Amino acid sequence: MATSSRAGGLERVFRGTFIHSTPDAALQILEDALLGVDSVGKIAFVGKGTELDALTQDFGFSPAEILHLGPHEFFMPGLVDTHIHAPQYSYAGTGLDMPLLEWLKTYTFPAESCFHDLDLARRVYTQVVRRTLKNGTTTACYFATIHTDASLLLCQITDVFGQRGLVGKVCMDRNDSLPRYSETSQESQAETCRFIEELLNKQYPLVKPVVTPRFALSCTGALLGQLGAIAKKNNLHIQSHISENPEEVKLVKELFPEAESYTDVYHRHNLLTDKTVMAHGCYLTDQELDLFHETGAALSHCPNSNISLRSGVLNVRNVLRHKVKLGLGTDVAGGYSSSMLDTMRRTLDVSKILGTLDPDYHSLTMEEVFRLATLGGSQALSMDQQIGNFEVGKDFDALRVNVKVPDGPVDLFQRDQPKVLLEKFLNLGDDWNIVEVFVAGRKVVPFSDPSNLAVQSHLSQ
Ligand SMILES: O=c1[nH]c(=O)c2nc[nH]c2[nH]1
Ligand SMILES: [Zn+2]
Repeated sequence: MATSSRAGGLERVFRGTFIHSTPDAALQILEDALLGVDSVGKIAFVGKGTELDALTQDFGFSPAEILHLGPHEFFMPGLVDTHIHAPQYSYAGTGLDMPLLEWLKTYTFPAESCFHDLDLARRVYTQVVRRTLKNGTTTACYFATIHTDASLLLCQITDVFGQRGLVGKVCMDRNDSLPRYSETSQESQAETCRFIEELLNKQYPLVKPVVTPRFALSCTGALLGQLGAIAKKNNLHIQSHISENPEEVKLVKELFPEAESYTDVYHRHNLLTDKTVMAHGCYLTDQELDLFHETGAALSHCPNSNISLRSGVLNVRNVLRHKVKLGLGTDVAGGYSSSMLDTMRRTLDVSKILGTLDPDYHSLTMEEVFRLATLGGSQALSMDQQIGNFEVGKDFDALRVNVKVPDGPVDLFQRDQPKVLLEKFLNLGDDWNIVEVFVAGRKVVPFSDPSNLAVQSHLSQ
Protein backbone atom coordinates (compact mmCIF):
# COMPACT_ATOMS: atom_id res chain seq x y z
CA MET A 1 0.00 0.00 0.00
CA ALA A 2 1.41 3.41 -0.89
CA THR A 3 1.81 6.02 1.84
CA SER A 4 1.48 9.65 0.94
CA SER A 5 1.36 13.27 2.03
CA ARG A 6 0.41 16.32 -0.02
CA ALA A 7 2.76 19.00 1.31
CA GLY A 8 3.25 20.71 -2.08
CA GLY A 9 3.47 20.17 -5.84
CA LEU A 10 5.67 17.34 -7.04
CA GLU A 11 9.27 18.09 -8.03
CA ARG A 12 10.66 14.62 -8.89
CA VAL A 13 9.60 10.99 -8.96
CA PHE A 14 12.15 8.15 -8.79
CA ARG A 15 11.63 4.46 -9.50
CA GLY A 16 14.03 1.76 -8.37
CA THR A 17 15.55 0.31 -5.19
CA PHE A 18 15.45 2.24 -1.92
CA ILE A 19 17.30 0.97 1.17
CA HIS A 20 16.80 2.47 4.61
CA SER A 21 16.26 1.69 8.30
CA THR A 22 13.31 2.08 10.61
CA PRO A 23 13.24 1.89 14.41
CA ASP A 24 12.00 -1.71 14.03
CA ALA A 25 14.11 -2.89 11.10
CA ALA A 26 17.82 -2.16 10.80
CA LEU A 27 17.49 -2.79 7.08
CA GLN A 28 14.44 -2.38 4.90
CA ILE A 29 14.84 -2.88 1.17
CA LEU A 30 12.14 -1.52 -1.11
CA GLU A 31 12.56 -2.97 -4.60
CA ASP A 32 10.87 -1.45 -7.63
CA ALA A 33 9.59 1.37 -5.44
CA LEU A 34 8.28 4.78 -6.47
CA LEU A 35 9.22 7.79 -4.38
CA GLY A 36 7.96 11.31 -4.98
CA VAL A 37 9.63 14.48 -3.73
CA ASP A 38 7.53 17.62 -3.40
CA SER A 39 8.46 21.21 -4.20
CA VAL A 40 9.69 21.90 -0.67
CA GLY A 41 11.98 18.86 -0.70
CA LYS A 42 9.83 16.53 1.35
CA ILE A 43 8.95 12.94 0.55
CA ALA A 44 5.41 13.12 -0.82
CA PHE A 45 4.80 9.40 -1.29
CA VAL A 46 6.47 6.02 -1.24
CA GLY A 47 4.74 3.27 -3.17
CA LYS A 48 5.27 0.15 -5.23
CA GLY A 49 5.81 0.02 -8.98
CA THR A 50 2.58 -1.98 -9.18
CA GLU A 51 0.74 1.06 -7.77
CA LEU A 52 1.89 3.30 -10.62
CA ASP A 53 -1.56 4.02 -12.03
CA ALA A 54 -3.05 5.10 -8.71
CA LEU A 55 0.00 7.23 -7.87
CA THR A 56 0.03 9.03 -11.22
CA GLN A 57 -3.61 9.92 -10.69
CA ASP A 58 -3.30 10.92 -7.03
CA PHE A 59 -0.19 13.02 -7.54
CA GLY A 60 -0.72 14.25 -11.08
CA PHE A 61 2.48 13.15 -12.82
CA SER A 62 3.00 11.22 -16.02
CA PRO A 63 5.05 8.00 -16.28
CA ALA A 64 7.34 9.84 -18.73
CA GLU A 65 8.52 12.12 -15.92
CA ILE A 66 9.80 9.25 -13.77
CA LEU A 67 13.56 9.06 -13.22
CA HIS A 68 14.57 5.38 -13.34
CA LEU A 69 17.50 3.99 -11.37
CA GLY A 70 19.86 1.56 -13.14
CA PRO A 71 20.19 -2.12 -12.20
CA HIS A 72 23.26 -1.51 -10.00
CA GLU A 73 21.84 1.59 -8.37
CA PHE A 74 19.94 2.31 -5.20
CA PHE A 75 19.00 5.23 -3.00
CA MET A 76 19.94 5.28 0.68
CA PRO A 77 19.42 8.01 3.31
CA GLY A 78 22.11 10.68 3.58
CA LEU A 79 24.87 10.01 6.09
CA VAL A 80 24.79 11.93 9.37
CA ASP A 81 28.20 12.87 10.80
CA THR A 82 27.39 13.66 14.43
CA HIS A 83 30.88 14.94 15.32
CA ILE A 84 33.47 16.68 13.10
CA HIS A 85 35.94 19.53 13.68
CA ALA A 86 35.89 21.66 10.51
CA PRO A 87 39.16 23.61 11.15
CA GLN A 88 41.05 20.38 11.86
CA TYR A 89 40.43 19.32 8.26
CA SER A 90 43.50 21.49 7.53
CA TYR A 91 45.77 18.81 9.04
CA ALA A 92 43.61 15.71 8.57
CA GLY A 93 45.71 12.64 7.88
CA THR A 94 48.71 13.83 9.89
CA GLY A 95 49.84 14.09 13.51
CA LEU A 96 48.35 10.92 14.95
CA ASP A 97 51.39 9.94 17.00
CA MET A 98 50.41 11.01 20.50
CA PRO A 99 47.54 10.68 22.97
CA LEU A 100 44.71 13.19 23.25
CA LEU A 101 46.04 15.85 25.64
CA GLU A 102 49.48 16.08 24.00
CA TRP A 103 47.84 15.94 20.57
CA LEU A 104 45.62 18.91 21.45
CA LYS A 105 48.61 20.88 22.70
CA THR A 106 50.94 19.97 19.84
CA TYR A 107 48.70 20.05 16.77
CA THR A 108 45.14 21.10 17.47
CA PHE A 109 45.35 24.33 19.44
CA PRO A 110 48.13 25.83 17.26
CA ALA A 111 46.18 24.96 14.09
CA GLU A 112 42.83 26.24 15.39
CA SER A 113 44.37 29.44 16.75
CA CYS A 114 45.02 30.59 13.15
CA PHE A 115 41.33 30.75 12.27
CA HIS A 116 41.03 34.42 13.10
CA ASP A 117 42.34 34.61 9.52
CA LEU A 118 39.15 34.62 7.45
CA ASP A 119 40.96 33.79 4.24
CA LEU A 120 42.36 30.60 5.77
CA ALA A 121 38.94 29.82 7.24
CA ARG A 122 37.26 30.28 3.87
CA ARG A 123 39.70 27.94 2.13
CA VAL A 124 39.57 25.17 4.75
CA TYR A 125 35.83 25.40 5.38
CA THR A 126 34.98 25.37 1.68
CA GLN A 127 37.03 22.21 1.24
CA VAL A 128 35.65 20.39 4.27
CA VAL A 129 32.06 21.07 3.23
CA ARG A 130 32.74 19.99 -0.36
CA ARG A 131 34.65 16.88 0.69
CA THR A 132 32.08 15.70 3.22
CA LEU A 133 29.21 16.32 0.80
CA LYS A 134 30.99 14.31 -1.90
CA ASN A 135 31.47 11.55 0.67
CA GLY A 136 27.72 11.52 1.27
CA THR A 137 27.46 13.49 4.51
CA THR A 138 24.16 15.31 4.14
CA THR A 139 24.10 16.44 7.78
CA ALA A 140 27.23 17.45 9.70
CA CYS A 141 27.50 18.51 13.31
CA TYR A 142 30.52 20.80 13.24
CA PHE A 143 32.86 22.26 15.84
CA ALA A 144 34.44 25.46 14.47
CA THR A 145 36.95 27.44 16.60
CA ILE A 146 36.66 30.16 19.24
CA HIS A 147 36.51 32.79 16.46
CA THR A 148 32.95 34.01 15.94
CA ASP A 149 33.32 35.54 12.47
CA ALA A 150 35.06 32.46 11.08
CA SER A 151 32.38 30.27 12.64
CA LEU A 152 29.73 32.37 10.91
CA LEU A 153 31.65 31.91 7.66
CA LEU A 154 31.43 28.12 8.11
CA CYS A 155 27.66 28.53 8.45
CA GLN A 156 27.52 30.57 5.27
CA ILE A 157 29.58 28.05 3.31
CA THR A 158 27.44 25.18 4.59
CA ASP A 159 24.35 27.09 3.45
CA VAL A 160 25.75 27.95 0.02
CA PHE A 161 26.68 24.32 -0.73
CA GLY A 162 23.34 23.12 0.62
CA GLN A 163 24.59 20.87 3.40
CA ARG A 164 22.47 20.50 6.52
CA GLY A 165 24.66 21.75 9.35
CA LEU A 166 24.76 22.18 13.07
CA VAL A 167 27.61 24.58 13.77
CA GLY A 168 29.21 25.55 17.07
CA LYS A 169 31.53 28.39 17.93
CA VAL A 170 33.92 26.64 20.34
CA CYS A 171 34.02 27.91 23.94
CA MET A 172 37.09 27.60 26.14
CA ASP A 173 38.11 29.88 28.99
CA ARG A 174 40.87 27.57 30.23
CA ASN A 175 43.91 26.71 28.12
CA ASP A 176 47.21 26.64 30.01
CA SER A 177 49.05 25.07 27.10
CA LEU A 178 48.34 27.88 24.62
CA PRO A 179 46.92 30.89 26.49
CA ARG A 180 46.52 32.91 23.29
CA TYR A 181 44.00 30.32 22.09
CA SER A 182 41.54 31.01 24.91
CA GLU A 183 38.91 33.53 25.96
CA THR A 184 37.67 34.95 29.22
CA SER A 185 34.37 33.49 30.33
CA GLN A 186 32.72 36.87 29.65
CA GLU A 187 34.09 36.91 26.09
CA SER A 188 33.06 33.32 25.53
CA GLN A 189 29.52 33.97 26.75
CA ALA A 190 29.11 37.24 24.84
CA GLU A 191 30.56 35.84 21.61
CA THR A 192 28.36 32.75 21.86
CA CYS A 193 25.33 35.04 22.11
CA ARG A 194 26.56 37.09 19.13
CA PHE A 195 27.16 33.92 17.12
CA ILE A 196 23.66 32.62 17.83
CA GLU A 197 21.97 35.93 17.13
CA GLU A 198 23.83 36.63 13.90
CA LEU A 199 23.33 33.09 12.63
CA LEU A 200 19.62 33.08 13.41
CA ASN A 201 19.26 36.47 11.70
CA LYS A 202 20.68 35.00 8.48
CA GLN A 203 17.74 32.59 8.34
CA TYR A 204 19.69 29.86 6.57
CA PRO A 205 17.07 27.14 6.19
CA LEU A 206 19.34 24.18 7.00
CA VAL A 207 21.96 25.58 9.39
CA LYS A 208 21.48 25.74 13.15
CA PRO A 209 23.70 26.98 16.00
CA VAL A 210 25.03 24.58 18.63
CA VAL A 211 26.24 25.63 22.09
CA THR A 212 29.77 24.18 22.19
CA PRO A 213 31.84 23.99 25.37
CA ARG A 214 34.99 22.24 24.05
CA PHE A 215 35.14 19.81 27.00
CA ALA A 216 35.18 20.03 30.79
CA LEU A 217 38.97 20.52 30.91
CA SER A 218 38.76 23.63 28.71
CA CYS A 219 35.99 25.35 30.67
CA THR A 220 35.46 26.74 34.13
CA GLY A 221 32.29 25.77 35.99
CA ALA A 222 31.17 29.39 35.60
CA LEU A 223 31.35 29.17 31.81
CA LEU A 224 29.68 25.76 31.70
CA GLY A 225 26.79 27.20 33.74
CA GLN A 226 26.45 30.22 31.46
CA LEU A 227 26.41 28.02 28.37
CA GLY A 228 23.81 25.71 29.91
CA ALA A 229 21.63 28.76 30.56
CA ILE A 230 22.06 30.07 26.98
CA ALA A 231 21.12 26.70 25.51
CA LYS A 232 18.06 26.45 27.74
CA LYS A 233 16.85 29.98 27.05
CA ASN A 234 17.07 29.51 23.29
CA ASN A 235 16.22 25.79 23.19
CA LEU A 236 19.45 25.01 21.33
CA HIS A 237 21.53 21.96 20.60
CA ILE A 238 24.61 21.34 22.74
CA GLN A 239 27.78 19.43 21.83
CA SER A 240 30.97 18.56 23.66
CA HIS A 241 33.36 15.68 24.46
CA ILE A 242 33.16 13.23 27.34
CA SER A 243 35.24 10.37 28.79
CA GLU A 244 37.47 9.94 25.78
CA ASN A 245 40.84 9.20 27.38
CA PRO A 246 41.94 7.97 30.86
CA GLU A 247 44.17 10.98 31.60
CA GLU A 248 41.35 13.35 30.69
CA VAL A 249 38.90 11.48 32.96
CA LYS A 250 41.37 11.68 35.86
CA LEU A 251 41.95 15.42 35.41
CA VAL A 252 38.23 16.14 35.21
CA LYS A 253 37.78 14.39 38.57
CA GLU A 254 40.50 16.59 40.07
CA LEU A 255 39.12 19.78 38.56
CA PHE A 256 35.50 19.15 39.56
CA PRO A 257 35.78 17.27 42.90
CA GLU A 258 32.21 18.19 43.82
CA ALA A 259 30.77 16.27 40.84
CA GLU A 260 29.77 12.64 41.18
CA SER A 261 31.10 11.75 37.73
CA TYR A 262 32.25 13.29 34.46
CA THR A 263 28.65 13.09 33.24
CA ASP A 264 27.51 14.87 36.40
CA VAL A 265 29.85 17.80 35.60
CA TYR A 266 27.75 18.51 32.52
CA HIS A 267 24.45 17.56 34.14
CA ARG A 268 24.83 19.98 37.05
CA HIS A 269 25.43 22.79 34.53
CA ASN A 270 22.26 21.97 32.55
CA LEU A 271 24.24 20.70 29.59
CA LEU A 272 22.60 17.28 29.31
CA THR A 273 19.32 17.60 27.41
CA ASP A 274 17.57 15.74 24.62
CA LYS A 275 19.38 18.08 22.20
CA THR A 276 22.86 17.23 23.54
CA VAL A 277 25.39 15.12 21.66
CA MET A 278 28.61 14.15 23.45
CA ALA A 279 31.51 12.62 21.54
CA HIS A 280 33.25 9.39 22.65
CA GLY A 281 32.10 8.20 26.10
CA CYS A 282 34.56 5.27 26.13
CA TYR A 283 34.88 5.24 29.93
CA LEU A 284 31.31 5.99 31.01
CA THR A 285 29.94 3.83 33.82
CA ASP A 286 26.52 2.17 33.71
CA GLN A 287 25.22 4.87 36.09
CA GLU A 288 26.44 7.57 33.74
CA LEU A 289 24.77 5.84 30.79
CA ASP A 290 21.56 5.75 32.85
CA LEU A 291 21.85 9.52 33.27
CA PHE A 292 22.26 9.90 29.49
CA HIS A 293 19.13 7.85 29.00
CA GLU A 294 17.13 9.81 31.59
CA THR A 295 18.08 13.19 30.15
CA GLY A 296 17.73 12.07 26.50
CA ALA A 297 21.32 13.08 25.75
CA ALA A 298 23.11 11.25 22.94
CA LEU A 299 26.57 9.87 22.26
CA SER A 300 28.62 10.13 19.07
CA HIS A 301 30.82 7.09 18.47
CA CYS A 302 34.07 8.07 16.74
CA PRO A 303 36.07 4.85 16.22
CA ASN A 304 38.74 6.19 13.85
CA SER A 305 39.67 8.85 16.41
CA ASN A 306 39.55 6.38 19.31
CA ILE A 307 41.98 4.10 17.47
CA SER A 308 44.21 6.80 15.99
CA LEU A 309 44.78 8.62 19.31
CA ARG A 310 44.72 5.30 21.21
CA SER A 311 42.04 6.82 23.42
CA GLY A 312 39.83 3.84 24.20
CA VAL A 313 37.12 1.55 22.94
CA LEU A 314 33.41 2.22 23.13
CA ASN A 315 31.22 -0.75 24.01
CA VAL A 316 28.40 0.11 21.61
CA ARG A 317 26.30 -2.87 22.65
CA ASN A 318 26.29 -1.60 26.24
CA VAL A 319 25.31 1.90 25.12
CA LEU A 320 22.41 0.47 23.12
CA ARG A 321 21.39 -1.75 26.06
CA HIS A 322 21.02 1.44 28.13
CA LYS A 323 18.81 2.88 25.38
CA VAL A 324 21.09 5.85 24.89
CA LYS A 325 20.69 7.55 21.51
CA LEU A 326 23.79 6.88 19.42
CA GLY A 327 25.18 8.25 16.15
CA LEU A 328 28.53 7.95 14.41
CA GLY A 329 31.16 10.64 13.92
CA THR A 330 34.34 11.04 11.89
CA ASP A 331 35.88 13.32 14.55
CA VAL A 332 38.21 14.84 11.97
CA ALA A 333 41.13 15.22 12.62
CA GLY A 334 41.59 12.86 15.59
CA GLY A 335 39.89 10.62 13.06
CA TYR A 336 41.90 10.99 9.88
CA SER A 337 39.11 10.24 7.43
CA SER A 338 36.28 12.63 6.64
CA SER A 339 34.23 9.78 5.15
CA MET A 340 31.39 8.23 7.09
CA LEU A 341 32.01 5.04 5.08
CA ASP A 342 35.31 4.80 6.94
CA THR A 343 33.52 5.44 10.23
CA MET A 344 31.05 2.63 9.51
CA ARG A 345 33.84 0.19 8.66
CA ARG A 346 35.75 1.01 11.83
CA THR A 347 32.60 0.75 13.93
CA LEU A 348 32.18 -2.76 12.62
CA ASP A 349 35.87 -3.66 13.01
CA VAL A 350 36.03 -2.48 16.63
CA SER A 351 32.86 -4.38 17.43
CA LYS A 352 34.27 -7.54 15.82
CA ILE A 353 37.46 -7.20 17.86
CA LEU A 354 35.37 -6.92 21.04
CA GLY A 355 33.58 -10.08 19.90
CA THR A 356 36.90 -11.83 19.35
CA LEU A 357 38.17 -10.92 22.80
CA ASP A 358 34.91 -11.88 24.51
CA PRO A 359 32.89 -14.70 22.95
CA ASP A 360 29.82 -13.47 24.88
CA TYR A 361 30.02 -10.08 23.17
CA HIS A 362 27.42 -9.79 20.51
CA SER A 363 29.20 -7.90 17.70
CA LEU A 364 27.27 -5.34 15.67
CA THR A 365 25.98 -6.34 12.27
CA MET A 366 26.45 -4.47 9.01
CA GLU A 367 22.73 -3.65 9.12
CA GLU A 368 22.97 -2.14 12.61
CA VAL A 369 25.94 0.00 11.61
CA PHE A 370 24.06 1.23 8.53
CA ARG A 371 21.21 2.29 10.83
CA LEU A 372 23.59 4.05 13.23
CA ALA A 373 25.07 6.10 10.36
CA THR A 374 21.67 7.24 9.10
CA LEU A 375 18.61 7.00 11.34
CA GLY A 376 20.78 6.69 14.49
CA GLY A 377 22.56 9.93 13.68
CA SER A 378 19.26 11.71 13.11
CA GLN A 379 18.01 10.45 16.49
CA ALA A 380 21.24 11.49 18.21
CA LEU A 381 20.70 15.02 16.89
CA SER A 382 16.98 14.92 17.74
CA MET A 383 16.22 15.45 14.05
CA ASP A 384 14.56 12.12 13.34
CA GLN A 385 11.21 13.80 12.79
CA GLN A 386 12.78 15.50 9.78
CA ILE A 387 15.53 13.21 8.41
CA GLY A 388 17.11 9.76 8.77
CA ASN A 389 15.04 7.53 6.45
CA PHE A 390 12.50 7.53 3.63
CA GLU A 391 9.37 8.06 5.66
CA VAL A 392 6.70 10.18 4.01
CA GLY A 393 6.79 13.77 5.29
CA LYS A 394 10.54 13.75 6.01
CA ASP A 395 13.00 15.78 3.96
CA PHE A 396 14.53 13.92 1.03
CA ASP A 397 18.18 13.67 2.15
CA ALA A 398 19.55 10.87 0.02
CA LEU A 399 22.49 9.32 -1.79
CA ARG A 400 22.10 7.82 -5.24
CA VAL A 401 24.62 4.99 -5.23
CA ASN A 402 25.87 3.27 -8.38
CA VAL A 403 27.88 0.24 -7.34
CA LYS A 404 29.08 -0.38 -10.90
CA VAL A 405 30.22 3.11 -11.83
CA PRO A 406 32.85 3.02 -14.65
CA ASP A 407 36.41 2.76 -13.27
CA GLY A 408 34.96 2.60 -9.77
CA PRO A 409 36.36 0.71 -6.79
CA VAL A 410 33.86 -2.19 -6.83
CA ASP A 411 33.81 -5.15 -9.21
CA LEU A 412 30.61 -7.11 -9.76
CA PHE A 413 30.44 -10.49 -11.47
CA GLN A 414 26.76 -11.28 -11.59
CA ARG A 415 23.39 -9.63 -11.18
CA ASP A 416 23.56 -9.13 -7.43
CA GLN A 417 20.66 -8.65 -5.04
CA PRO A 418 20.24 -5.17 -3.49
CA LYS A 419 21.53 -6.34 -0.10
CA VAL A 420 24.74 -7.57 -1.74
CA LEU A 421 25.06 -4.28 -3.63
CA LEU A 422 24.71 -2.38 -0.34
CA GLU A 423 27.26 -4.58 1.42
CA LYS A 424 29.75 -4.20 -1.46
CA PHE A 425 29.29 -0.43 -1.37
CA LEU A 426 29.65 -0.15 2.41
CA ASN A 427 32.79 -2.29 2.48
CA LEU A 428 34.49 -1.43 -0.81
CA GLY A 429 32.89 1.71 -2.19
CA ASP A 430 33.89 5.34 -2.09
CA ASP A 431 32.74 8.73 -3.34
CA TRP A 432 32.98 7.52 -6.96
CA ASN A 433 29.94 5.39 -6.24
CA ILE A 434 27.96 8.31 -4.77
CA VAL A 435 26.75 9.69 -8.06
CA GLU A 436 24.22 12.16 -6.66
CA VAL A 437 23.55 13.68 -3.25
CA PHE A 438 20.26 15.33 -2.31
CA VAL A 439 19.60 17.51 0.73
CA ALA A 440 16.01 18.59 1.36
CA GLY A 441 15.23 17.58 -2.21
CA ARG A 442 17.95 19.76 -3.76
CA LYS A 443 20.68 18.04 -5.77
CA VAL A 444 23.91 19.27 -4.14
CA VAL A 445 26.35 16.75 -5.73
CA PRO A 446 27.59 16.89 -8.46
CA PHE A 447 28.38 20.51 -7.64
CA SER A 448 26.95 22.82 -10.22
CA ASP A 449 29.52 25.15 -11.74
CA PRO A 450 27.35 28.26 -11.81
CA SER A 451 26.60 27.87 -8.13
CA ASN A 452 30.29 27.42 -7.44
CA LEU A 453 31.01 30.67 -9.18
CA ALA A 454 28.31 32.23 -7.05
CA VAL A 455 29.97 30.72 -3.97
CA GLN A 456 33.32 32.19 -4.85
CA SER A 457 32.04 35.71 -5.44
CA HIS A 458 29.61 35.51 -2.55
CA LEU A 459 32.30 34.45 -0.15
CA SER A 460 34.94 36.86 -1.28
CA GLN A 461 32.73 39.82 -0.40
O1 LIG B 1 38.93 14.12 19.72
C1 LIG B 1 38.98 15.25 20.24
N1 LIG B 1 39.21 16.35 19.48
C2 LIG B 1 39.25 17.59 19.99
O2 LIG B 1 39.45 18.56 19.26
C3 LIG B 1 39.02 17.71 21.38
N2 LIG B 1 38.99 18.75 22.23
C4 LIG B 1 38.72 18.26 23.45
N3 LIG B 1 38.61 16.92 23.41
C5 LIG B 1 38.79 16.55 22.13
N4 LIG B 1 38.78 15.36 21.56
ZN1 LIG C 1 36.09 15.80 18.76
